[in-house]
Amino acid sequence: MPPNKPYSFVKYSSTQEAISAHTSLSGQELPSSDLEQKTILYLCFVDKVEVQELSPPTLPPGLIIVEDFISPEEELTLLESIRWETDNCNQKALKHRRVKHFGYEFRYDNNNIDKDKPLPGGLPESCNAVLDKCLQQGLIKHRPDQLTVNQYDPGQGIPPHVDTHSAFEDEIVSLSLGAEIVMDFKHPSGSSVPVMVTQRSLLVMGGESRYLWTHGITPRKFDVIQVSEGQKVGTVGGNTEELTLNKRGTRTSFTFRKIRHGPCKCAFPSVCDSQQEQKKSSPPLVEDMGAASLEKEYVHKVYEDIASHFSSTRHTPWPKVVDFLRSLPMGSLVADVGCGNGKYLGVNNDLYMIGCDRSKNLIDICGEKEYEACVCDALSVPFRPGSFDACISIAVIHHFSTEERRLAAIQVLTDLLRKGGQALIYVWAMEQEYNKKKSKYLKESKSSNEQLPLSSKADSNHEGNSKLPVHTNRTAFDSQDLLVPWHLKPKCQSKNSEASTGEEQLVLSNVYHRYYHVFREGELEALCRKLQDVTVQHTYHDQGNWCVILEKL
Ligand SMILES: O=C(O)CCC(=O)C(=O)O
Ligand SMILES: [Fe+2]
Repeated sequence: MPPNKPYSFVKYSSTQEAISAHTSLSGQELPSSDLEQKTILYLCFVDKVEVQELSPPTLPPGLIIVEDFISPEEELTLLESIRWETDNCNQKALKHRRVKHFGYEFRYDNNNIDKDKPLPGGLPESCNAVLDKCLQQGLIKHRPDQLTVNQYDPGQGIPPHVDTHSAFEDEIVSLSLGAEIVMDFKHPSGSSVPVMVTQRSLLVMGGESRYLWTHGITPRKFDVIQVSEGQKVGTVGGNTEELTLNKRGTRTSFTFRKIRHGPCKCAFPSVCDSQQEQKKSSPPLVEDMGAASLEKEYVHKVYEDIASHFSSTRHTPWPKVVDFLRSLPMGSLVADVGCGNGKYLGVNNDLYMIGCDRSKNLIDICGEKEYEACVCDALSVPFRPGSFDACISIAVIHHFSTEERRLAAIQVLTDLLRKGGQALIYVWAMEQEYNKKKSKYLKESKSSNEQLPLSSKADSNHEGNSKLPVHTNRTAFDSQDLLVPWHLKPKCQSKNSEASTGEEQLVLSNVYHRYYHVFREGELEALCRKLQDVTVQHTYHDQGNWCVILEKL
């Protein structure tokens, strides 16, 4: 019986025997009433079974299991101290188990606790001896002040999760009472370790096993376990022929935790809510609220208003971006952060591509083309970190108006990558003439939308009170931070744009200004080198853009 598979292999001594077993058994209902449901057996022939050699059992680092931590009498006392029926204070029936909280209530809506709202009564006195013993034996450093009692009937479980870093200190203790169960620990890389938690055992999750690995209990009525020298263990390795089914009973666990008061400083920032939060509100990003409002006015609003016209000018994918997307293996999962009208989302049908963009009107255009795309800010992308084979960011980062924000955007992009995954980034270059060749942008002075009537060229070279120079389209840049005009064809004005409603339209100009930070040679690469977890594989200049390919370490 292979681990985590719903089938097993049976070996017959001859082909003839196998055929007669198939004839008499396949399609028959199993007689065993133990399974509590009608179960039909299906057989099929295989010549050979590839037995996978399983590595010897290794627990996730930082996980400690102490068997028989308490006596059967102590177990009974603890079970009796939880009066499920007579006192339903701080008690909840969840979809797959029932829970009761002491010390502080754990809220499942935000996966956190209200630190300033302790529950009256604290932890039950019956727990004191257990906690004293944990401290005495050096299993934990802090005395827990929060207890969640979970009760699982057969068929119930708890989804895989990491206990919120910002809510609780290191070392989470779970005492198992009643029936044994298999708890699954999973590493973000996908490896999984099923751990048998026996009756009256104590599980201490610390370090990596607490912060990085998820733990959970699959809702089912039987666990596949291994019997080794008469002892039941989780299916953590060894000989597959010793695996068998173990019927579940009711299990009650006491999970003790210590509320955390400062921020979490664990060694796993990419999965730490505390450190993500800090990153979001760290001084440069708070101080530069000016930057955020500049981008709102001169990037987000503009794209929203020019979306339809902009999209009509953006139909030809850039060849080198296409080359990158075509070079990826079939089935790669790719994110296009700042996908605009989705012009790259369909260039390689062998990829799974997901786009996102700040502009809802542009995302609606992606939707019309039936691409997978959602609205979000490139500083806060709602995709699972570490899960993408590749990411692209084409003409996006140059719209962020401070170096911190440009770096943060690249960090968010590369956070999406799995180890070995690649990111391609394009930003507009200050150098529009490179290797003595003018970029298309300079050469095509009569094409596309960006030809300017001379009138708007001047504008005294300043727009509003932003003090940014207004660029003259199709000319060389003379400043790194500037506003680039966009001339909106009137019929393309977006329906929800303020400029198209009522009388206002008469007074508003159809010239929009987009903020850009154009990059100097080496600047993009230097920015990328500030990141710890990526290497720069390749840097190049392509048609007036600086480009890098990064690899996630
Ligand atoms: O039942 C258990 O042992 C684990 C409970 C748990 O993980 C939790 O409540 O966060
Ligand atoms: Fe947990």
